[in-house]
Amino acid sequence: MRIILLGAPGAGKGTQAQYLMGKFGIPQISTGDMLRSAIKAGTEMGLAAKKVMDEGKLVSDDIIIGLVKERIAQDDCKDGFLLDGFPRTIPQADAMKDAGVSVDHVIEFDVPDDVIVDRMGGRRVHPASGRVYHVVYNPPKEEGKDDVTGEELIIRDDDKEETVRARLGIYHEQTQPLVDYYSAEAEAGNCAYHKLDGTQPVETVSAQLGELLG
Ligand SMILES: Nc1ncnc2c1ncn2[C@@H]1O[C@H](COP(=O)(O)OP(=O)(O)O)[C@@H](O)[C@H]1O
Repeated sequence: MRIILLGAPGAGKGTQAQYLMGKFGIPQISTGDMLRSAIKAGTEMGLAAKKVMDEGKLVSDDIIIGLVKERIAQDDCKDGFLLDGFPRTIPQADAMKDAGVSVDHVIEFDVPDDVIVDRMGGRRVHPASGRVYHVVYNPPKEEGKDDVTGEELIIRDDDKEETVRARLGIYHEQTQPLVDYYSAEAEAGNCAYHKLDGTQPVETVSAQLGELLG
């Protein structure tokens, strides 16, 4: 079960990744979370990545591809994985194909930009686990606290409206072409492609995913 979650920042990929991990027992590979933990650890790569991410831009394909290859070689990925936030560009998708990494399902989350801007203002995250909440649409049980550990939730530096708009621009320019890329892959019989209406409530989207991936 190898799944790619495709969609704009804020479309709900991380939220549904939580559901899919539980349902299928496969790990979520979030390149954003991997980069943020490198930033926190203060590694050289992390410092370089932070500068780029704070401007709302994409980290270089080479860095990301290296990270992902290393991660999917680990033992917990042998029955499958969920790629969340990767590939982000056509060269990244090509690199994955060249490395012989096939995928079973590509799931596109379709959400208009204005809905996304509204969502990002309310997003709260638990950095250690990657769990994600929304103050209105998906609130934690206790305000400001992670449901599982009770630790503090944070607001991501790149969730400011200005940065979100920059990220959406880059999504449309560099990542949305993957919609056609993977639709063509599906037509060639290399994977299944599913498009979901990501404006529906969290539970509705989860239910549709459960049905699709059965
Ligand atoms: N179906 C939904 N309806 C309303 N809000 C949602 C929905 N899915 C996710 N959210 C909220 O929108 C924000 C972005 O979701 P997230 O899963 O972090 O997106 P992504 O991983 O695609 O960037 C979060 O605050 C999340 O709680």
